Amino acid sequence: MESKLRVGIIGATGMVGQRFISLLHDHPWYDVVCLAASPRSAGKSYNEAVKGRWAQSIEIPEKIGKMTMMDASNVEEISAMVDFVFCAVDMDKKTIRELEEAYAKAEVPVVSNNSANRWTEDVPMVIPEINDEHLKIIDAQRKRLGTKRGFIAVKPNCSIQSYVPVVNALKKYKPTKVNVCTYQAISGAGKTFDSWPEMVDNVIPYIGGEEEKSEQEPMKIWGKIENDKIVSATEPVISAQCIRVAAADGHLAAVSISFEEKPEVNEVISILNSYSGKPQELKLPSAPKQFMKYMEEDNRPQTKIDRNYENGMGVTVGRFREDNLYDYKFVCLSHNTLRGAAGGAVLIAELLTAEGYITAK
Ligand SMILES: N[C@@H](CC=O)C(=O)O
Repeated sequence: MESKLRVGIIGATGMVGQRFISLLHDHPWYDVVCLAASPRSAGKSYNEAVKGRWAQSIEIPEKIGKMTMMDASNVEEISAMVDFVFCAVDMDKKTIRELEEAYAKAEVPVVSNNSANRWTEDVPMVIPEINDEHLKIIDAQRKRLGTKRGFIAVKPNCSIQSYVPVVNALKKYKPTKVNVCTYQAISGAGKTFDSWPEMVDNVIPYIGGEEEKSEQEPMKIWGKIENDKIVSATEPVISAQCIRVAAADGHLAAVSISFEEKPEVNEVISILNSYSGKPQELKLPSAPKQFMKYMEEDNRPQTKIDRNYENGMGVTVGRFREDNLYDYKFVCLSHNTLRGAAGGAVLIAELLTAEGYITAK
């Protein structure tokens, strides 16, 4: 890339915003030129705005710490500074939908971590290794919005990022039923053990809205573009239970699955280990080299040991075995704030850049 694209982070102070900063401050294609959040932070330096709340393993990069925060609703001024934005804000859904659409209409591509636009029919919800062909819907979205450059693309919920790749890799065997229980880390709720001490030594069997997302979002990812809309798939049927557990990062899932054509276990393992998609083909900067890794040990993957596989961008799978009710059961793991949030969004932006949807102004 000749010169770096100028990027803004809308919602830079939250847990996902902080992850964006740790991933983007030395990115080969992107230069962070704007940080925005609520009016409360506007006018402060980033250092001041996140004082006592920075929860990343690196120090706040020097240049970023000194940047002056802007008000996220200042769409006109921010749009003039950037080539595109990442958006991860904590607001009600209607406000987020309006905010993202305002940036898109100001000719700024928006790559969003929020759920507000996931069900907008012409907004692609993308896992780059699975449904890169959904980016084609952007032409129809631009027509609706009346834009030349601006559009919205979103990433799905973090809870689905471990099992959807596995089920997708096995699609030729026609999966019919998937029963999943997720064991989700506290960073998914934007928390640490300091800010959520009740979670130490605890398990909470409820995460609002999570089970619906875990059952429905995969169906849009496996959907087809018809008449300028993404029409959701109807199979496999997914039943999900989502549980909050005392882990800092990493969402593990225990899955049972049935197929129309039951595969052999050794075929499954070889398919998972060799699966690759567009990010690997295009050698995108944040792409894991090996997207999925099957672990042979009985006690793997483990959240703490395996969540950083491929810099937190890969999926680890293990214990694929016969089940009494379904054909098979297995466990799988992905990092919720890397692949499941900021990292997944950065990979989408890289794909959009490589495919010519995000360009320099
Ligand atoms: N809603 C999730 C976050 C994923 O995006 C969670 O609560 O873990």
